This record gives sequence, C-alpha cells and structure tokens, in this order.
Amino acid sequence: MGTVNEDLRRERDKCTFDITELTTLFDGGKDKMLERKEREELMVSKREFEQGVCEDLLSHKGKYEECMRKSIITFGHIRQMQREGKIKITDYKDVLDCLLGSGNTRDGSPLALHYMMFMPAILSLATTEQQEYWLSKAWDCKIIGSYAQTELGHGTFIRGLETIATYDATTKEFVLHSPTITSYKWWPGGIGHTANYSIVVAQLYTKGECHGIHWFMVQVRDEETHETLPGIKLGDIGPKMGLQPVNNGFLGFEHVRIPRSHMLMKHAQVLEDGTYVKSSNQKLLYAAMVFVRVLILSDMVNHLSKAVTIATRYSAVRRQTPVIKGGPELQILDYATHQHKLFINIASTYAIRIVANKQWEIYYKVNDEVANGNCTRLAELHALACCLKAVGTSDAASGVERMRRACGGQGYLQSSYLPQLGAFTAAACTYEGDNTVLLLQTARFLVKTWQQIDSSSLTPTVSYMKPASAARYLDRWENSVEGIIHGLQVVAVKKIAGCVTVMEKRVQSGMALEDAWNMTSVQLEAAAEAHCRVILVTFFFEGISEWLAKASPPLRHVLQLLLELYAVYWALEKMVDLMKYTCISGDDAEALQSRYEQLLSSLRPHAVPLVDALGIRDELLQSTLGAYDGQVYERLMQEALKSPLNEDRVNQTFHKYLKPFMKGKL
Ligand SMILES: CCC/C=C/C(=O)SCCNC(=O)CCNC(=O)[C@H](O)C(C)(C)COP(=O)([O-])OP(=O)([O-])OC[C@H]1O[C@@H](n2cnc3c(N)ncnc32)[C@H](O)[C@@H]1OP(=O)([O-])[O-]
Ligand SMILES: Cc1cc2nc3c(=O)[nH]c(=O)nc-3n(C[C@H](O)[C@H](O)[C@H](O)COP(=O)(O)OP(=O)(O)OC[C@H]3O[C@@H](n4cnc5c(N)ncnc54)[C@H](O)[C@@H]3O)c2cc1C
Repeated sequence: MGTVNEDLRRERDKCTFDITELTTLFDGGKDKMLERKEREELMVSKREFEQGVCEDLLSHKGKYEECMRKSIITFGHIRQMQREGKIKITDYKDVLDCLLGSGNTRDGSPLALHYMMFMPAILSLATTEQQEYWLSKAWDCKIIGSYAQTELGHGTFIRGLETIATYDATTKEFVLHSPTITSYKWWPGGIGHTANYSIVVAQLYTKGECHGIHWFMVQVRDEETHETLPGIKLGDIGPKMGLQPVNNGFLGFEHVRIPRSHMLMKHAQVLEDGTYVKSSNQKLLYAAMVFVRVLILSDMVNHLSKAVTIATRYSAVRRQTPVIKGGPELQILDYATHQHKLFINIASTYAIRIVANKQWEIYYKVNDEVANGNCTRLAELHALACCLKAVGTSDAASGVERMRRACGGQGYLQSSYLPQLGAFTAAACTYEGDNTVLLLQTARFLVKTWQQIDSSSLTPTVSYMKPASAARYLDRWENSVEGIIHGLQVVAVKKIAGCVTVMEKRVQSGMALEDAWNMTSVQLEAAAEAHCRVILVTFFFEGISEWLAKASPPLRHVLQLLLELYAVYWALEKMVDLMKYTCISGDDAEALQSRYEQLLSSLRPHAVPLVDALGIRDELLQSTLGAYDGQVYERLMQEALKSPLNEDRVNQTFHKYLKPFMKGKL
C-alpha cells in the first residue's frame, strides 16, 4: 500500500537486534529460510493467485470452488518440486511444513487431508509393496485421498466403530458395510466432493471372528468421471464454524467389495485363506494418529504466528485514550494489560516452534527404534504426542482468541483474519483426538510410570519424576527459570502421586478401578497438563539455550527475556499449585509478579521486531490489521467497500419489508 505507518516505522527504527538473524533461527537455519522464501515468492508470484473473489464473501459452495482453484496452485507447485526432485517423500515433514506454512486459501483447503492424513496413513500402515503402489499415485496426485475413521456414533472410542469389513475367502475380497446410521463415516476431510479414494477404518471379520479395527484402501469415486461408485453413499456435511472448503463429509457402504490387497497390512495381515496374523504390537496400528498429532503442534505455530503478528502490529498503530489530560493518545501497545495479552503469546509462538522441533526429533528417533523392533519408547511417544497436541492446541486457541480481543471490534471482522485463525485452532482442539481424551491418555501413562518408579528406569521425558519426588527437591525455591522448572516438576509429580493415592483409596473402599479412574479424572487431566507444562518450559529452555549459543549479544538479550517471560508467566498462572506443593513463599510470589511486570516493560521495545522476525508475508497473512505497512484504516475501508451489500444504494428489502413495516402495513 506504500508508505509505512509512522508508529510502526518508529518501532522498527528502535530495533536492537538483527531481525534476519532471528528469522534464520526460527526457520531452522539459513538454507531453510531461503528455501521457504523462495517457495513463497514463487507461489505468490503466480498470476492466478491474485485473481478471484474474496473468499469471505462467498457461499459454502462458492468457498469450496474458489479454494479448490487456489489449492491447485499450491499443490501443483508442491508436485512440481517433487517432480524436480527438490522434495522427497522421505522428507515428508518438510512437505507438510511447506504446505501448512504457505497455503494460499483463507479458510483451509479441500486437498489438505490428502497430504495431512491420507499419505501419512499409507506411510504408517501400508507394506513396502503397498506403499510403492499407492504412494506413487498419491504423491503425484493421480489419486486424491481422504481418511475416514470417525463415525456419526463414535469419534473418541474407536474400538466401538461399527463399519464392518468381512473377508470372503472364496473371492479373496473384503465386503465393507455400514449396518446402522451411526456407522456412517462423518467428518472425513475431502470426502464430500474431492477425494476418489479413502482410507477407511472398519471392524475386521474373518472366519467368523472379529479382530477389531483395521485400515483399508477404498475407491469411492470413478477415476475418470468422479461419479460415486456403486454401493457408496457420500456427501458434504454442511457449513461449520470454519474450515468451510475442507469438504468434510459423510460416507457409507452397502456391501462394497474391495480386493484383499486393499487392507493396509504393514502390522497385521489377512492371508488368502482368511487366516488372521496379528501385529507384533497392536499399538502400532494407531501409528498414523501419532504422526498427525505431532504434526498438529507444528501447525499451531503457523496459526499463532499469524495471530500475534496481526495483533502486535495493529497494537502499535492503534491509539486510544491520552494518559495525561491533553496529551497524545497512547499506542495501545503501551498499556501493561495489553502487553500482558500479547507478549505471552509471542513467547508461546517461539516456545511451540522449539518444542515442536524437539518433538519431531523424538518422533523420528522412536520410529527408527520401532522399525528395528524396539518398542520401548512407543508408550512415551504416544503420551508425549497426546499431551503436546492437547495443550499446544488449547494454548494456541486461547492465544488466538486473546489476540482477537486485543484488536477490539476490528478483530471480529473476517477481514482481520483473526476469526478464521480462531476457527482453525478451535477445530484442532477436537480433531485427531479431543483434548480431554488425549490428556487422559497421557495421565494413564504417567500413573503407570509413577506406580513403577522404584522398579524400572524412566524414559527421558519423565526422567524428572524421580529426582522431583525426592525430599531435597521440596525444601528449596529459587526465582529463576531453572527454579521455576524445578517447581513445575514438583507440582506435576505431586499431582500424579496424589491421583494414584486417591484412586487407591477409592478402590480400597470397594469402588471398581474404572469408576475410581472416572471419579478422579478431573485431577488426572490436570496432572497430565502439569506434566505437559514441565515439558513445554523445559524444551523451550533447552532449545533457547541452543539458540543463545549461536546468537549475537543483542539478540541473546531479547531471547533471554522471552524465555524468562514464558517461565514466569506460567509460574504465576500455576501459583496456587506452587503454593500447595512447593515451598515458594508469599514474598517469592510477589517478587515473581514484580519481575513479570518488569519483563513486560523490557520486552515492549522488541514487540514489533519479534513478530516481524516470524517472517510472514502480507499475501499469506491476508489481514487488514496485520500488514507490514500498518495502513490498517485504509485497508479496513477498502475491504468494507467490497461488501456485496454496498452494491445497491437502496437495498430491495427496504421496499419489500422495511418501508411497509415502518408504515404499519406489515
Ligand atoms: C488434519 C487433521 C484432520 C483430522 C483428522 C481426524 O480427526 S482423524 C480421526 C482421529 N481420531 C482420533 O484421534 C480418535 C481418538 N481416540 C483414540 O485415539 C483412541 O480411542 C484412544 C487412544 C482414546 C483409546 O483407544 P483404545 O480404547 O484402543 O485404547 P486404551 O485407552 O484402552 O489403551 C490401550 C493401549 O493402547 C495405547 N495407545 C492408544 N493409542 C496409542 C497410540 N496412538 N500409540 C501407541 N499406543 C497407544 C494406550 O496407551 C494403552 O496402552 P496400555 O496402557 O494398555 O499399555
Ligand atoms: C474440523 C474437523 C475435522 C475432522 N476431520 C476428520 C477426518 O478427516 N477424519 C476423521 O475420521 N475424523 C475427523 N474429524 C473427527 C474428529 O476426529 C472427532 O470429532 C474427534 O475425534 C472427537 O470425536 P467426537 O466428535 O465423536 O466427540 P466425542 O467422542 O463424542 O466427544 C464429546 C465430548 O465427550 C468427551 N468424552 C468422550 N469420551 C470421553 C472419555 N472416554 N473420557 C472423558 N471424556 C470423554 C470429550 O472430551 C468431548 O468433550 C474431524 C473433526 C473436526 C471438528
């Protein structure tokens, strides 16, 4: 739009560190940063990118169609890079980073599930031969896939899914059937009108016996005409809170036959004669879900980065109320309450990026071990992925909502892009496992760990539990990042131990273990969250320490402030627990509060540079409030004028309804 808003310019003039240096760290190195920039440049320079209408103004159907058009540009680009050998299926995480970070639609893509779930599920669940066949087609987008697990009747309790796959040894086929309305698949992304294949989760029956849920490749539409195949019933499930173009749909089967080779048989097999060969470890069947939960944490960085960029830049431009009578109105960024809303979310963005990267490292390490037959850390990885998905999406969703409110009324406008970010993060709290349910999975692991603490060695992410339960840990408190980590560790351990004691008492008093678990589950959920807070602050601390070793002194100072703010914020948030379980005193707590307020002031001059360093281009930010030049008022007016309601000076409803009503004729 041209000139940069004066207030924003001043913020940038005061910057004390090299923004590119921080972007480089955030992106994971110079090469990765340049790669991202090059990719984005190519993407936005496509002429087709700029054409088209504003998605926000379209109908449900219109959004789908426009986003399909735009998605083909993004996905065509990814396919081109793959054909040129620039990205490989072995770097699948990079493919997804590229896709998630640089999407050009406002509200999601009908093709997202193809990359985010269909291909990962093939990678996790298909044999080498099956992968060779299906992946090459999927990778080249010769086929487009969905992932159909959830049913109308069951989302969480997947062992209760009702879709049936019965093996017929005479024809060497599976027969898929949806026996009830509740057995209809409900929610799969892209299944409505986009995908022609889907991975379907169904109860496997062979030789008259049920072997539980298994994964099948099913063709649902003709590859040429895209007509639904016989016996398949599918459609879109209608408008949602957000993610309209994702094309979530329903899917049912009437005795649909698929070849035996279409069962994904990496872990369990059905032989030609119908003999069932069990997986060496039944939990490996759930592998695809672990991958996607790990991926979701990375995705939260994209959404939160956008939200904090929008809100921080807007807060530098927006002025409201003079603090001294007759004086200038203050930039809202100067209000401490406003800094309290913003800065923790800027810190969270950096924290989640670092933690997500660390989680990927653990994921790949454990996966390598599993591939070599060592499943020792599988339970730990599952527990880690569950709690980080739950707490990461929940922090991102509340962070985005806080950023929306930080922008006052303008944040409620679709043109700000904050409502869409809110819908993305809200959905993530539910999909791939509802957050409560996932925290209870982590709690299950923590309880078991606690019960075996004296008899077995602890895996790395819970190794703090032993020292944190020792008496010497309890009688010291230190107001430092390390001190806060120790305190949070004690809280987590005490909470887990407390849950175990309460459950044991309930069982001793005659309650069934399942009922005792259910009755204690509010505490169990909180214990899992407390454990996750330990992981988040610890990983952030370790990751920032690595960054500090590479950073120049001015940047080092800002990174230290960011880490400390994150730790102190969570210590204050969890003060009741710290007071209950550690020896923190009232004076320590007051000193922490005072330090927090100092940290807000110290970070104030760095706020705009810290979000600039996230490196989001205007074309991808797509916000009237967050553009780099800060010309918010011009953009808001420009977008308002595009409203279709402004096409007529007098809307037809005036003559039809309003005038007769005002004249008392209606
Ligand atoms: C882009 C995104 C779009 C969205 C897509 C979707 O939403 S798609 C739809 C996404 N839908 C969902 O995400 C649905 C959410 N629901 C679920 O994932 C499952 O129903 C469940 C995990 C909640 C319970 O399952 P259950 O009743 O079968 O299990 P149980 O509790 O009886 O525990 C049995 C044992 O298995 C262990 N274990 C479990 N999972 C894993 C794992 N992944 N790995 C390793 N281990 C795992 C567990 O720890 C326990 O071990 P223990 O203690 O015996 O040694
Ligand atoms: C935008 C979006 C996209 C999706 N995409 C897909 C997709 O592509 N493919 C697919 O298969 N699915 C998809 N889903 C479905 C998603 O995975 C499920 O919605 C999710 O797993 C939760 O299941 P549910 O909706 O049946 O909720 P329910 O399981 O009915 O949960 C309802 C409430 O009950 C609580 N609850 C349930 N069980 C327990 C328990 N054991 N203990 C304590 N509390 C419990 C939950 O915490 C929750 O608050 C998508 C969902 C959304 C919103």
